[in-house]
Amino acid sequence: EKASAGEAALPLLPRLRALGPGLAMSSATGTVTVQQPLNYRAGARVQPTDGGQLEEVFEPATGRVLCKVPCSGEKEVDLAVQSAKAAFKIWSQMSGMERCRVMLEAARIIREQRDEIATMETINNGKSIFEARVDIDISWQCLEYYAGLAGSLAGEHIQLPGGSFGYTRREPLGVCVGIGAWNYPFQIACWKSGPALACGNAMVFKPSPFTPISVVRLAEIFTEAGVPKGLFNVVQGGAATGQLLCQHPDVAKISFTGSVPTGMKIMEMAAKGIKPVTLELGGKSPLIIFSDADLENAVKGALMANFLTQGEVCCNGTRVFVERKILDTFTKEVVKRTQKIKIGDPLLEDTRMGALINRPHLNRVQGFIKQAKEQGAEVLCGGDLYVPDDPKLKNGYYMRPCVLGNCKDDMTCVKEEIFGPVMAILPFDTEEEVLERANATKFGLAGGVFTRDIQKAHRVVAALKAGMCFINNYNVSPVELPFGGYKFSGFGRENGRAAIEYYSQLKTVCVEMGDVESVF
Ligand SMILES: NC(=O)c1ccc[n+]([C@@H]2O[C@H](COP(=O)([O-])OP(=O)(O)OC[C@H]3O[C@@H](n4cnc5c(N)ncnc54)[C@H](O)[C@@H]3O)[C@@H](O)[C@H]2O)c1
Ligand SMILES: C[N+](C)(C)CCCC=O
Repeated sequence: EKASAGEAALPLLPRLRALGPGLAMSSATGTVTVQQPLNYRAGARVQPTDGGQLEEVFEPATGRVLCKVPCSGEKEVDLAVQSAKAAFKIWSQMSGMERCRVMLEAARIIREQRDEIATMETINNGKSIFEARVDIDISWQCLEYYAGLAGSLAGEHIQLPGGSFGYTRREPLGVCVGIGAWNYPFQIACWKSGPALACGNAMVFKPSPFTPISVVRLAEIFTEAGVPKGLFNVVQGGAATGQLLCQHPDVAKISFTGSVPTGMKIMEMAAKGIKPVTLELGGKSPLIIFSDADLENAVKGALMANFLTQGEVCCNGTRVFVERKILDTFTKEVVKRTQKIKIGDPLLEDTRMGALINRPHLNRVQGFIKQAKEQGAEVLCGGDLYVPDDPKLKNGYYMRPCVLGNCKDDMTCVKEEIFGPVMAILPFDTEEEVLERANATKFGLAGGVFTRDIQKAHRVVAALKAGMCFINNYNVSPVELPFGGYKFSGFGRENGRAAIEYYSQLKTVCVEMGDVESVF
């Protein structure tokens, strides 16, 4: 049963049903149970045929176990790939406009069920419901954008001598594998499936074992919208399942979002099968604040660059370079605003920072802060564990967002990706000096600059060795703009027209209109 777009304010019961059979829930933290299978194949939720080790899935806000998910083995991975192969035969033969209509319907359903999907995401990831709703908006916008492109994908016609001619066809690759990280589970799946499906491919997606829940809903939505059964499949599991997917001979492409070490392994596996890869990896991005910047915007930008999703964001501008003239004023204001961030139950409307993904990760972030202090950095605020008053949250993974002063470029907290709410402030004196220091990293995902000087802004971003640059803002995400890294942050692009290149291949056809002039 499909609700129309005008039924946004559905009564409670149908809205809960819209969550699908996988979740029986109320809207409160600490009450969710996940009962149904989280694998999805041939248009239905399934238990994996050879599900091995069980992965515990946590609710970061409370530390409760939401469910235990079996990791898919070789047989299940093969069944998912075969299911995608069968659907590919149908989908790849449909016209771009036909694909467009189905994808628009999927985007419409996501939009209609935005709050429910965002609730799932918050429960499984720990980010605030406020942010999760934005993630879901970006997700349906992504499908809408690629639906729009699907109808206009085309090749070229090239005139040759004597009336002969050539043309190119933009063809899909086949079965694409998507492997996701845990920080943006639903959005990552949309960023990969949007361009993949628009180009006529099928997909098998493996989310992070920490966040397996919401992507199954995406699979159901694609089916409801009318994709051939098996076009979008979900297998659950960790590294072993991911390896089986990457090594499967019928997989034509791998799109990976995750850490640099895993990205290297993926590339090695892809090399053995000559498979194209997209790697969306980590970062340690610079944000440069010049003294002529609008201070209010620069402070807001620095917070946006560091504290979304508890700081667990690949493109975060965690090295905040501040021109020495405004160091004190800027730092004071940043600290003041950081201390005001409302931490707590992520499902409450006024919460702006929820819980980190799990206990080991929280400990790791705490370890970075301890080491920063040992190396001489000064904790200007936060960095300690946060225990909410609400007793049901006492085992959740909370910490106070942290601003570090007195940082030096060679400190671990300035060199390594922490992937938590930790901002390092670094003073600078000249443009030349700050560019040198900003680029002195193995990463190259993002970078930003705040200044009122338009020439300086463009000069600085042109010199930054990073794939995604922001001028006078940070971490906004219009789906029309390509996103991806330089250097160790990976290659390939998601979003924008550019992503089409990574999910399609060109076939050239040369047509002779005269006789064959043979050499023999
Ligand atoms: N550039 C981007 O767009 C982007 C976006 C989000 C996260 N990230 C990065 O992701 C990292 C955090 O995510 P994570 O901890 O989930 O990363 P991770 O590399 O540990 O895991 C990512 C995914 O890879 C799978 N995996 C692990 N080992 C594998 C193997 N050997 N073969 C195949 N698959 C394997 C995991 O199960 C998971 O699904 C950070 O470094 C962050 O910067 C990058
Ligand atoms: C939507 N953001 C905030 C730009 C994050 C993109 C994905 C990186 O982790």
